[in-house]
Amino acid sequence: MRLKVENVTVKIESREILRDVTLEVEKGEIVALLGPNGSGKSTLLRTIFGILKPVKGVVFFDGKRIEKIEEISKIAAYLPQESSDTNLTVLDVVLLGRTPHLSGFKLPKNRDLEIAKRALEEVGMAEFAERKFSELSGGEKQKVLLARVFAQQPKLMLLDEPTAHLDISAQIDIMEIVRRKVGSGCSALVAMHDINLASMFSDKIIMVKNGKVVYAGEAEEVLTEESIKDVYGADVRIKKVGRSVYVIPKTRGERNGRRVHIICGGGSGRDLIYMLSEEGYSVSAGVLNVLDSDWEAVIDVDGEFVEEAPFSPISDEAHEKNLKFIEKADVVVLSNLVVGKGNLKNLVAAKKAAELGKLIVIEKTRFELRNFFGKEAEEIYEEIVRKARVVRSEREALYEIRKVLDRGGHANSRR
Ligand SMILES: Nc1ncnc2c1ncn2[C@@H]1O[C@H](COP(=O)(O)OP(=O)(O)OP(=O)(O)O)[C@@H](O)[C@H]1O
Repeated sequence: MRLKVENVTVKIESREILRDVTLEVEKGEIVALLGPNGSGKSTLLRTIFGILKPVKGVVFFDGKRIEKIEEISKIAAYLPQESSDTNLTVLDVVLLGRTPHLSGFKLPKNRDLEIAKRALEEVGMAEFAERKFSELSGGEKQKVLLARVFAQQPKLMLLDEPTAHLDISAQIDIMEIVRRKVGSGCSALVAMHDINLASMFSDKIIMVKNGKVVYAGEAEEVLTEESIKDVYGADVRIKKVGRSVYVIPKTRGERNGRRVHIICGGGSGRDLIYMLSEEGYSVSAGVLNVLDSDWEAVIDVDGEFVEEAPFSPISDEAHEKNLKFIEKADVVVLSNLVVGKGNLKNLVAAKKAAELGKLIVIEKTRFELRNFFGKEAEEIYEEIVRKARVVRSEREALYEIRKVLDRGGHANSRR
């Protein structure tokens, strides 16, 4: 079914909750409704379902204006955000979905029972039919409530946060069930909080803010750093993988403001930069040559950095700046970098970090194989490893960093 909401304004107790809302859901589409708490998502779904009456504007179902809830519920089903517990069996809860199709006070017939059973099968809950609804887990209840929606045989589903409070695998289960149903010709407008789940499962995204539609379109065009900042006031990074868009919160200083500085270069710090950033640490790196892949990585995670011109040796100025970062950091990591004339100062900086008792060294390959400077570098390195914690991989380094920072200390245990 095609849904069209045209210039709808809704007031509750003389307050405008929805303002001039216009949107469309095409036949066979899942449209995600995103927006912060209190932005009007539930109000919009309730208005479409006829529970609330707009003071202005019209809702069209397949081009027809239908206003009575009894009529709407024959073609559209609404799953509210909160459902009360009941002593009914699972099958009886699902049978309630048949109510709009029963005339007067008539009891469900065999055909209704068949439809309810089929709906339970569709959500993979057939064997729960005789169980008490109140005894099910949150995820199981949600599937049963979806089965109730399916039993209504709707052409349009209005789902208010169907995945709320569920673990990630249950969330995906529910959204896959919804997608299968939509695949069989129904349409869905789904209020959601998880932007990534919305991007993964919807054909279109509508973002609401203060009762207004502010962005609408495909995930790729709608989900931008700017739109999310505008709607949620949150700083995020956007990653595009295939057709999907992933939103990653920017984590500068989030993990108790813990700072990790990485002395790296030539791609030797790249993996750790991403790993630490995903963990929520505030990452900085230096000294890096502009255009180096570590330089690109630290910019990508929105970290701070000390840079030097491309292919140029580290200047005194950059070195001093690097030392300042080292002082500010809670943990410093020396990556498995190659040392030459241009970046010997990075080794000197690492020595300073070791003396401060906050250095972790990643040694994947023996230093002599990476040392193109000679004896002096070797001596500095030997001094460094005497005072630092030495690990063999990024994963091990991450483990050490967690250990050190989560207990609030320094990385000064010896190897
Ligand atoms: N029955 C009501 N009486 C008074 N105010 C209401 C009522 N229902 C909703 N509101 C107000 O309307 C605004 C929008 O609420 P709504 O529940 O539609 O938002 P939402 O986007 O669904 O939020 P959430 O994500 O928290 O569920 C809120 O400010 C809310 O307080």
